[in-house]
Amino acid sequence: MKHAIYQMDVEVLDPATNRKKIREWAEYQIAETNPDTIVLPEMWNAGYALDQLEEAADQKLQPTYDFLSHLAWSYQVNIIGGSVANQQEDGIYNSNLVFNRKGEQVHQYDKMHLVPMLDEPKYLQGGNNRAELFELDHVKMGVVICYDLRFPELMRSLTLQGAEVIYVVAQWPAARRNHWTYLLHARAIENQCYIVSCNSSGECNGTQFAGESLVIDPLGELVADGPAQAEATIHAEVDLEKVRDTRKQIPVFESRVPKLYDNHWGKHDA
Ligand SMILES: NC(=O)CCC(=O)C(=O)O
Repeated sequence: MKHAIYQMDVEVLDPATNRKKIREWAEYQIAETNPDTIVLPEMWNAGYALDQLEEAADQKLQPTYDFLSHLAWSYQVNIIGGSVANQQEDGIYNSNLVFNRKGEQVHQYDKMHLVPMLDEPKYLQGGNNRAELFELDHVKMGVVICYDLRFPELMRSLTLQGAEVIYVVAQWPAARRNHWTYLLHARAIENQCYIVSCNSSGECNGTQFAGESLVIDPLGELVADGPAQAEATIHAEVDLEKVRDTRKQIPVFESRVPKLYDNHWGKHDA
């Protein structure tokens, strides 16, 4: 499965410009490299101006749904739709949508872990739904949003359900870029899956985002990487045989003894 990943400079509080940028970028990618799947970063509609999000948030996800569904259908491409500020009756959620090549929505995930260092709990609602998988082109996949990367139990629950690829969509600050790169590698190695990440590269209210969108294989080897702090496109192919081979070579999932661990991992370990 061929990916085109948009390490994007998001225009703060300007969803129309961001949609235009994405449409033009996607048209170019389809013509030049014909990817199976395109990947967008976190909060691409509005950026990280959390105290002004109400101006730019989607009303109940409708603008993003219409835009991404049409894009996926027009170009017959799968879309991991990063995430957007999503105004609902009880507040604003940070929501991811995924579309298949027919333009059908196959997944929604509302970011469950809110970032205290960025004051997210003051401005956003945390998602309440269990983390579930979706399928694109018959591959089982999961998606998490940025700070979620710090929670190995979330990503483990996705691999225990069968994920072979996990997407990490982000606006991860440059100030903590080491955490970003080390944690992406760790999650790939411990879960023996592909990690396909898409970070943003712009700046918002004095915070510079790291870029460095990495794609890592199930052995922890770097497949592709984006530059630090600059807008870019990353191309990367994932080979699912490698997931299966790695899990045979180092059979971590068969060696687990969940009944002996503190059992805070949720229903999949029961
Ligand atoms: N947008 C985010 O979730 C940022 C996460 C972050 O800054 C961190 O985990 O560090």
